[in-house]
Order: sequence, then C-alpha cells, then structure tokens
Amino acid sequence: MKKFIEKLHFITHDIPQHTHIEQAQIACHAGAKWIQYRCLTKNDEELLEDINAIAEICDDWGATLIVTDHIHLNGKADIQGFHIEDMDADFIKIREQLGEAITIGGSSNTLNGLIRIAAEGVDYAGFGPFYTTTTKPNNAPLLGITGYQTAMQVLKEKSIDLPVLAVGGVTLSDVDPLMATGIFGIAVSAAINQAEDMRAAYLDFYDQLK
Ligand SMILES: Cc1ncc(COP(=O)(O)OP(=O)(O)O)c(N)n1
Ligand SMILES: Cc1ncsc1CCOP(=O)(O)O
Ligand SMILES: [Mg+2]
Repeated sequence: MKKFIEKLHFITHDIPQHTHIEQAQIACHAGAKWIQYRCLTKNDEELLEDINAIAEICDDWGATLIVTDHIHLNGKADIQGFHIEDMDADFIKIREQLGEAITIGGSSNTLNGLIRIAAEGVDYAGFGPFYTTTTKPNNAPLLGITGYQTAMQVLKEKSIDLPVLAVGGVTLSDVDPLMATGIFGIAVSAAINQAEDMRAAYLDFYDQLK
C-alpha cells in the first residue's frame, strides 16, 4: 500500500527549551504536517501521556504522527506510524506485526542499507548523517551532498522507488542543494527546535521546500 509521505519531517527531541508537546504544538501551529515524536528516555506511561497529547494536536492540525521506535505502543494511541532507528531491524517482521495501514520508516547510513530496507517494504527512509549533529552524535561517515547524489543515482538505475529523506545536521541553506540530488525530502530536529524562534525556523524550512 503506497503511503502519503510529507516532504518535511519535524523530529522532536529532549531539549531544555521546550517539552516534546510544546515542540509539536509550535510546529503544528506553524503548519507542520508531519511530527516524529522521538523520545528514548521515558517509560511507557510517560510516553503515552506525551503521545496522547501530541496526537490530539496532530489531529487538530491534520498532521501525521510518527513515533520513533516503541512499536509495542501500536494500538495504544492514535499513532499513524513508526520510525525504526535500528539499522539491522527486520522490516518484514515489523510489517507483519504492525500491518499494512501503519506507516513504517527506516534509517540507513549506507546505500546498501537503503536498498535492503526498500526491499523489505519501508514506506520511507531517513538517510544520513548529512552533516554533524548534536541530536544523536554518530560515528557514521558524513554523506555530504555527494553521498546523496551517488545514492539517488544508484536507486534510479535500479528503479527503486523509495522516498529518501536527508537527516542529520541539515540547516536551511542545505535544503536546495540536497533537494537537487533527487531526494524526496528533509527530516529536521535541531535547526528548528533549537532556534530562538521555533515557529519562524519551521516556516523558513517549509518555504524553502515549497
Ligand atoms: C526520518 C528519520 N531519519 C533518521 C532518523 C534517525 O535515525 P538513526 O538511525 O538514529 O540515524 P543515525 O543517527 O544512526 O544516522 C530518524 N529518527 N528519523
Ligand atoms: C540523525 C538523527 N539521529 C537521530 S534524530 C536525527 C535527526 C536530527 O538531526 P538534527 O537535529 O541535526 O536535525
Ligand atoms: Mg541509528
């Protein structure tokens, strides 16, 4: 089942300036249509408290709510999909568990990883890191623009139709050169939620991606 995927994914994060709920609220008020709730520090009860509040906000604004990992929470809240960060995850099993209607995103640091998760039926992929990020420091080589150019070329040659999002250290000025590589979209956390004016930062990305 082909899913509708947004071009701009906003990822919440544990930051001192704003709670996850506030981040989702500000982003949705600014027009965000895709929120990925990424919290790896809370227990299930706390997660569900956040998720239920964010689901209401997303529902009010017509935004899709994706939860990072925590697939055991499927069915316990109004969650439209899950982004699985485990690069070695078995997406065939995960699809069996979650069913066709749930959107499933996967991550990869390599072209071969992208090809594998595409074959296992993910609905979209976060491919990174583009550049250095403090959100989740990573030892994987930085892809830079050329990493996306090469990957998109190979996917095209192999006729692999996978929405690929650039992720990790993406700033506003990177949007045009990244999109020119043929990627589908951008996933951003820090450049939006750590901005002095989160709403303005979200709108800047949205305008750049129009
Ligand atoms: C859309 C999207 N893409 C990537 C991630 C993070 O995935 P992760 O496996 O953590 O990436 P690396 O840090 O290992 O490069 C995400 N949450 N959402
Ligand atoms: C690469 C990555 N790993 C976990 S979330 C994430 C994306 C957010 O990166 P940034 O905060 O730099 O936009
Ligand atoms: Mg990872």
